[in-house]
Amino acid sequence: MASARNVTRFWEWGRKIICVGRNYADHAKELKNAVPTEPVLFLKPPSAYVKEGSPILVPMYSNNLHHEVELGVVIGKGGTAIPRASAMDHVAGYALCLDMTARDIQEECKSKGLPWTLAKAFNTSCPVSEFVPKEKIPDPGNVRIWLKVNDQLRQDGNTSQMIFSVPYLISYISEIITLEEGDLILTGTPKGVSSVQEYDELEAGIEDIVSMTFKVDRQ
Ligand SMILES: CC(=O)CC(=O)C(=O)O
Ligand SMILES: [Mg+2]
Repeated sequence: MASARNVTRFWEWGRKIICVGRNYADHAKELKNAVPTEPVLFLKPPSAYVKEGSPILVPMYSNNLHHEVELGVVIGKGGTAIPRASAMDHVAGYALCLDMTARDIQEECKSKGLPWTLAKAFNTSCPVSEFVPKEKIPDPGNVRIWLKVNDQLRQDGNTSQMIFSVPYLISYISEIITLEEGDLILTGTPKGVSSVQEYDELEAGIEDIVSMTFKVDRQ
């Protein structure tokens, strides 16, 4: 039976958000992490979504919230063990995403060997743009993604720098986690991550295809 829901409002579906870490060598190096040979995966819950018009909240337990601008891939057709050759058939479109990260807490978790949940999965940790139809990005492996804080350019990368391509990621992830219509994959961030404070304004874009603006507030 056809779904009555509209995937262009995927953030309302309660589906999972699968994030890829260290997918840009320049970002892995700026945080003194090894460049991975296999994708690094973690999850955010659907309660992490926030849309323009609502603020990004600094968790009360963090003093170092970082922005990470990322290309998001919206799944249009689910599947398990999707072959790389047909992976793009499962894409409905894209979204510009921020993987907001409590860096101080992430460092603490890393040093104690604990999972990154507190650092990555808090409420408002996944600001997203409007849905971008697939046709608007013919090659997700070659688009500029950028982010400004208070009008100053902090991140300016291109998805051609990704270590693992979108088809590779869809295939790899779906071997482990079944992908469902409405799921979102965050594909990792380029270099330039930095701290944001209460009252800051973040503006980000995928080339001139889509842009979004968010204010930062304290919880
Ligand atoms: C070190 C990280 O937080 C990894 C990550 O999320 C990324 O985009 O890279
Ligand atoms: Mg990230």
